[in-house]
Amino acid sequence: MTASIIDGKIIAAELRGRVAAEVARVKSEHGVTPGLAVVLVGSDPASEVYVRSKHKQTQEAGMASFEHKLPADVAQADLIALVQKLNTDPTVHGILVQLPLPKGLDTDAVVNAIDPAKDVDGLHPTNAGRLASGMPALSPCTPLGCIILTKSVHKSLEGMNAIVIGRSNLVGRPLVQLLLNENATVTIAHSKSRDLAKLCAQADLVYAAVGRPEMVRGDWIKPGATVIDVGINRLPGAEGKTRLVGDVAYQEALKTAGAITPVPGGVGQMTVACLLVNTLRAACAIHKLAAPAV
Ligand SMILES: NC(=O)C1=CN([C@@H]2O[C@H](COP(=O)(O)OP(=O)(O)OC[C@H]3O[C@@H](n4cnc5c(N)ncnc54)[C@H](OP(=O)(O)O)[C@@H]3O)[C@@H](O)[C@H]2O)C=CC1
Ligand SMILES: Nc1nc(=O)c2c([nH]1)NC[C@@H]1CN(c3ccc(C(=O)N[C@@H](CCC(=O)O)C(=O)O)cc3)C=[N+]21
Ligand SMILES: [Mg+2]
Repeated sequence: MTASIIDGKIIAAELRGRVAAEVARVKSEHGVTPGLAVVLVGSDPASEVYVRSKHKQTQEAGMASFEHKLPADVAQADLIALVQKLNTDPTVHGILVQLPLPKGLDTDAVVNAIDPAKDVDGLHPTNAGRLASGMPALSPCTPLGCIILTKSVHKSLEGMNAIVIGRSNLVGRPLVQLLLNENATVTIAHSKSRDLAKLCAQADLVYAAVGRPEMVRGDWIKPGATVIDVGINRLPGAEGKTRLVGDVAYQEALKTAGAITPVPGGVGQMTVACLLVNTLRAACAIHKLAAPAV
């Protein structure tokens, strides 16, 4: 058996097309141009991949894109002052501060400074709490993308056994909440979990969000399971280049899984597309417009 490959490039392009159509409508009917501000402090390779494609795709969707690059040694107070300025800037509807922040900066304080209405990463405790309470919320982009990719294989996730490996605020925890909202049965694994292989073997849906290259092996996967690989790991490749690998041993898992996302070309594509969705939703909510049809 060979798994079918879930094509994040195609699914993300289709979603971006729908966002672009709604952006055009909101512009012409209401004179509102959704705007996204990204704040990048210092340099982190994972973040730079993200920022590049994000800038291009925001503009292609007809939205405004603002980039703010700050040195790694920026003062905490100056970073918070920038966030506060973006909070009151009427052309900005979404604010994303790239994580991780360099050492010495207080991530919680910075995230808490973001206006929850503009928190397109869904990281502010107001949004995280609303999501965990089953209330409408801006939800983190990567987990939203994981759900869309899963639903490209399974119309309903009701009653399915899911395992989420990783419990970060950005990926694992919110993904658990979204899966619960879909009525899946969810196991949450992390660095202290025992016998991951055995836990995985129960799962119809496997989500790997660990940050360890190829940690999830093919023989952990229940035959026919759907595997969503969130991991983005840069390894040295041929001719001094780097290559991206996921948290799943892809070639092995292809043999047992029913469907699997590649890296690159899987979840990462959806993260950027869902960021556009969240920015459009935030812009509509801020301007008291009806929720967009995406
Ligand atoms: N495709 C995309 O769009 C995105 C990809 N990523 C990628 O996803 C991965 C995870 O990101 P993120 O959630 O931010 O990472 P974090 O480092 O914040 O969290 C990693 C999680 O994995 C757990 N973990 C670490 N080692 C093990 C282990 N040996 N066994 C089981 N669990 C383990 C940790 O457990 P504990 O809590 O106990 O420490 C932690 O909960 C990374 O590769 C990142 O680059 C991230 C965001 C977006
Ligand atoms: N506040 C915050 N929110 C985030 O969502 C966030 C963050 N900080 N910090 C870094 C991580 C990482 N991340 C990625 C998103 C898309 C790709 C992506 O587009 N990946 C392409 C790969 C592109 C290539 O080939 O280099 C793909 O998988 O196809 C990668 C990584 C978001 N993150
Ligand atoms: Mg990917």
